[in-house]
Amino acid sequence: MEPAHKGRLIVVSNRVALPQQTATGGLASAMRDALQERGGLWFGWSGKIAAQTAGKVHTLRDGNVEYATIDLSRRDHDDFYDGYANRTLWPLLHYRPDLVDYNRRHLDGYLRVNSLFADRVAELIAPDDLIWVNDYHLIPLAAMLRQRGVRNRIGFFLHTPLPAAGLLITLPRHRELLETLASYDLVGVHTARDLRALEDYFVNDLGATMQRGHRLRTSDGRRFKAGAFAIGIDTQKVAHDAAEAMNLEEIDSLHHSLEGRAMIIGVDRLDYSKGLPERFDAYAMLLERVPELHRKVTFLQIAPPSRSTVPEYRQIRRELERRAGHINGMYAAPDWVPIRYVNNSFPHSLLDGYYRTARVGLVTPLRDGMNLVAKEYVASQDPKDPGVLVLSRFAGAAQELPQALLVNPADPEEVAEALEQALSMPLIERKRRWRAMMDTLEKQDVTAWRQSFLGALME
Ligand SMILES: O=P(O)(O)OC[C@H]1O[C@H](O[C@H]2O[C@H](CO)[C@@H](O)[C@H](O)[C@H]2O)[C@H](O)[C@@H](O)[C@@H]1O
Ligand SMILES: O=c1ccn([C@@H]2O[C@H](COP(=O)(O)OP(=O)(O)O)[C@@H](O)[C@H]2O)c(=O)[nH]1
Repeated sequence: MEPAHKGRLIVVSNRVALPQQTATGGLASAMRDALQERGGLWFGWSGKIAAQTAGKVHTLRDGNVEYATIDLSRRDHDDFYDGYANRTLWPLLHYRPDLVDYNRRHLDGYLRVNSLFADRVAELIAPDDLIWVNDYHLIPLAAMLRQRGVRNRIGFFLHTPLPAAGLLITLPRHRELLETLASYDLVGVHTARDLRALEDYFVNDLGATMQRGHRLRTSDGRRFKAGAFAIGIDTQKVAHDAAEAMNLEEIDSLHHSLEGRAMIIGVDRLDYSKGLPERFDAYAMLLERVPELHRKVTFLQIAPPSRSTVPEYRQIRRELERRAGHINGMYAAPDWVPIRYVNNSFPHSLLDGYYRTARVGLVTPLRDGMNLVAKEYVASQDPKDPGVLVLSRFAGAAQELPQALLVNPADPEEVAEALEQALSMPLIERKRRWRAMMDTLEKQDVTAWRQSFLGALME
């Protein structure tokens, strides 16, 4: 339980979901829900490029949430966000050392932007405030705030997976970066596996000692606590919005366009970690193996572009266009398109209705910190006629949802078989699996996540 606290909650993250903005990213979606209920200040990047980084702090209030955002200069955006955060840390954290692009200029930019964040955040902090820093963009922030005299409690939450120590040590100068985590009072990750990786790295590579209750003490005497806190969704709201969405014109029109076919849905940022080429291959294999499904099934893949100035992201986009075109070329008929591949983003109010219309939710990342789409799909279902979730074992969500059809996303045959099983699953089994998953999602929702993280931070 989250104890009462007299100071404000200050959330810091690179990505901020400003009011009225579609948040195509789990951090922004979840933080918006977590903050709206409790209130607080959210500090981060405005999403805009300007002549100078942090030239001005833009402020805005919406209900009990205050927003303070800064712009980034082109150079800082390229070195910090595109460069070190998304071309060095992101592939490393998602087990893709082959894609890691390390260079000193990007690291310098990363440290420079963290230092500017620290300057601005330090000005905002009052003595009783609780500070909650989020994600790999801002690992050294607490160390920099401490240098500026901040003594408040500071927590850090990593939204991505944390790979095994054997991989972490391949990052040049990993020690200088990762030991700064010890300046936080609490470091949170999604799963028990991520937590073991963190502890193993600190103990075996940095010489820290483990004490009771996941407390770590570094060789220079700093102490911090680590913990696993699986992020959740606003389960009740999603369930309610999904039912309401069935009255929307857009959902009605989708429903009509299906002409009675079963729909499989995928919703992902266009990111190589999401396993989209492998997913398309698995769907093609299903069509090849089960001709009876031709014309009876449609796969809707929603994939809004993400980080599109990073070359690997441009490449995955081209690759998917090619594969979608190929599959439609092979199997389409004048009155049937096997894949509907859509590069737009949609607000939650509509997505929840799309999920509810789909017989199968197909969520097959190669690695994912959590994956909120998997949870949203389940929460959106009609309790009387729920769909089936096919879920990668390598998404954090698989730890909480063992009643999904769990698959290895790199094995197209296994995914194709799971799709076939999902499409023919009897109602009674669908209901049993859905109920068990929904019970978990109702208990472990976004409020429980916030309360358990902040409760541990205040302990
Ligand atoms: O901010 P972007 O560069 O546009 O990227 C969007 C977010 O992607 C990542 O989200 C992660 O957080 C989710 C919530 O905990 C989790 O479910 C998912 O598995 C993660 O991939 C990234 O970690 C965020 O920082 C980005 O904002
Ligand atoms: O068109 C879209 C596509 C995605 N999302 C949201 O973006 C989040 C994606 O979070 P997830 O944890 O699945 O993955 P991430 O993108 O953070 O890696 C989910 O809340 C989706 O509902 C959205 O609002 N509109």
